[in-house]
Amino acid sequence: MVLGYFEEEKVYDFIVVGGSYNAIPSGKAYAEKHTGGTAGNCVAGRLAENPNLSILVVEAGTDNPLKEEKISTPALAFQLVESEYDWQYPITFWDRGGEKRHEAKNTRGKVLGGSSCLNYYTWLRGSRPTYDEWVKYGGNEWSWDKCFPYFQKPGTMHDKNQILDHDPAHVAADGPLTINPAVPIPLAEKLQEAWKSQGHRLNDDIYNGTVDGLAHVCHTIDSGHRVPSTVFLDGHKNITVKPRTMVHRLLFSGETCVGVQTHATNKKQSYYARHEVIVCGGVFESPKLLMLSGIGPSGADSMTDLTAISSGIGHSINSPHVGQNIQDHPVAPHAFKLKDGHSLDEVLRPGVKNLEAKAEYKVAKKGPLASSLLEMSGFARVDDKFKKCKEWREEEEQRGHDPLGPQGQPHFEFDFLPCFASPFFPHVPEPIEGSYMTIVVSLLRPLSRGWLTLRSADALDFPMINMNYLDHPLDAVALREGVRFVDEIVLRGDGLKDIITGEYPEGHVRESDEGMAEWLKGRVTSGYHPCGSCRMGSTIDEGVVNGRLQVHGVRNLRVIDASVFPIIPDARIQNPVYMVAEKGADMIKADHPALYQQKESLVERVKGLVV
Ligand SMILES: Cc1cc2nc3c(=O)[nH]c(=O)nc-3n(C[C@H](O)[C@H](O)[C@H](O)COP(=O)(O)OP(=O)(O)OC[C@H]3O[C@@H](n4cnc5c(N)ncnc54)[C@H](O)[C@@H]3O)c2cc1C
Repeated sequence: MVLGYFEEEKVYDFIVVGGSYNAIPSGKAYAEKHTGGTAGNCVAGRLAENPNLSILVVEAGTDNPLKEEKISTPALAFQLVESEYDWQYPITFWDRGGEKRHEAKNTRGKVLGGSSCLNYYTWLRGSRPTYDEWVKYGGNEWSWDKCFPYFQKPGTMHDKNQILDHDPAHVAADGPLTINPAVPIPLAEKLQEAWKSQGHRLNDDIYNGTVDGLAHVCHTIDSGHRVPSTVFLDGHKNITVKPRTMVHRLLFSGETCVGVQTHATNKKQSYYARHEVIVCGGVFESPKLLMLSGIGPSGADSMTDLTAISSGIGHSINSPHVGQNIQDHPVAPHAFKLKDGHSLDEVLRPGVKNLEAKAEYKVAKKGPLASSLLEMSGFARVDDKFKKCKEWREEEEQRGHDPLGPQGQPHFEFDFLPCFASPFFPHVPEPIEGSYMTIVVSLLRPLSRGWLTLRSADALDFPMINMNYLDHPLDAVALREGVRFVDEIVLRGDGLKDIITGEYPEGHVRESDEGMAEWLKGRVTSGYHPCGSCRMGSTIDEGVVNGRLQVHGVRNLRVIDASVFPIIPDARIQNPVYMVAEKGADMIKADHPALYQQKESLVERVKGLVV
């Protein structure tokens, strides 16, 4: 392609939208060095491995996030909700049958680093059959066996204290992210006792495709600091970053994507890519940007035609799945009051213990503030309970398989936090005294799907997002049974039952199905894992991107982030996002063989000759 008519300094080999990195003066402290997005930084860092190429990363968020102690200090992550680093997306939970549940604000990272700077650190990936199902959408490249090396590739596992009883290489191999097992915090021993006493198993080896049991989780924390994705960018001088810069449109020459148009402090600017533009704006912004650029569902009330003209594409590309298929883990959080001293609430609230913890953290980067506040997660199927539910039996008969875990996947993830976890209780006042345990019950394969559309053609407007939680009646029935399952462990299990003194707030109904349905309607919230809004599919009638993550209907444009997932993983999704980013980067390299002479493949070829 001839790019002679563009100003040369604005032309890069690749442009990554949504990522970020700030130049690192050498010798600065760790907290100042490591910033960054999730998929975008990983892709940019890998593409920059050829030092002769230039990579531009455009990030809407602010720079230097780890100067902010709430971002760098692990146990302060809850304080980032509705902070200046949070996009705070207004979302409708549901709007159907004359009933609308409020516009809650959904947290996404708007900093150099995106949601990897705001998340709760846990490193999980889900189970084999779920990825094998991705093959139907993205092709054979997306089977568990093909994804497995890429789950490991982004990180390096450390287990200095030998907390885990399995091979750390299952968790991560030798990538830039440092992964550690969660450090011990209150409740774990009692929780294990209770879990076992109710007939369930302990099992830390949940990284091999089979996910079941109560596990010590691993997380992206190292030496008391958050580890976000900018570690991928360390040392790459060929990456230019534009922080606080929002991409408003993709630019096209015919149907070839040639660049992006940005706005920063009221200044418009265009940047051009010799090879490709890679959109990594996350689940809400990536589909929005496609729609703003003329790629999306067309129809009477669509703005796609209008935006197509301004992006230069000329005519709109009718891509019906853009913004559709949104999935999230709907969660039912609830909190128990504990006998004093069994949680971390006193340490997290202002007071003497908080001052002691701060001092310990300041000096040694150790203690409760260095923890993610989550040591153990449980995974389980609840077949016995589901079989007693008419709604589940009817659905099973109709589909011919378990609708919520067709190939043995766990039905639920249960997260146990030794504190009142405020981000999961947007409408419940935070208690000012006492000890608490929060249990977050996540339905791992919900049947409901949400969607988003443009609110206007203004890139600064939030999209209209309807998560459509509990649209399928079985999702609410399932969550009800998940809450009952875990409450049996907590209220009857050895160890825990003796330290529970009540609930907060009061009024959690357990016995009546109707009562629990009402309780759930007010309590269900986001698991912070939305994905799927630009899902993979082999044609434009089935998805937004193909199995190589290229956008259907145009050239030189990919989407690489949580939005391309066709089916939500049955665990938290940070590790799957990195997996997609690593795979996507390798696909780009493979599609540009002249730019990336793969040393590895040469070695393999030589080895092959020798053998
Ligand atoms: C509060 C919270 C807790 C979580 N906890 C966990 C957990 O414990 N474990 C786990 O596995 N997962 C967790 N997750 C989920 C996981 O972190 C995210 O799914 C993942 O980081 C998303 O990565 P992404 O690359 O898709 O998007 P993001 O990381 O959100 O990156 C998108 C980036 O693009 C930028 N951007 C968007 N639009 C534009 C534009 N037009 N121009 C320029 N820049 C743009 C954004 O500012 C952002 O930096 C959590 C998420 C949240 C929000």
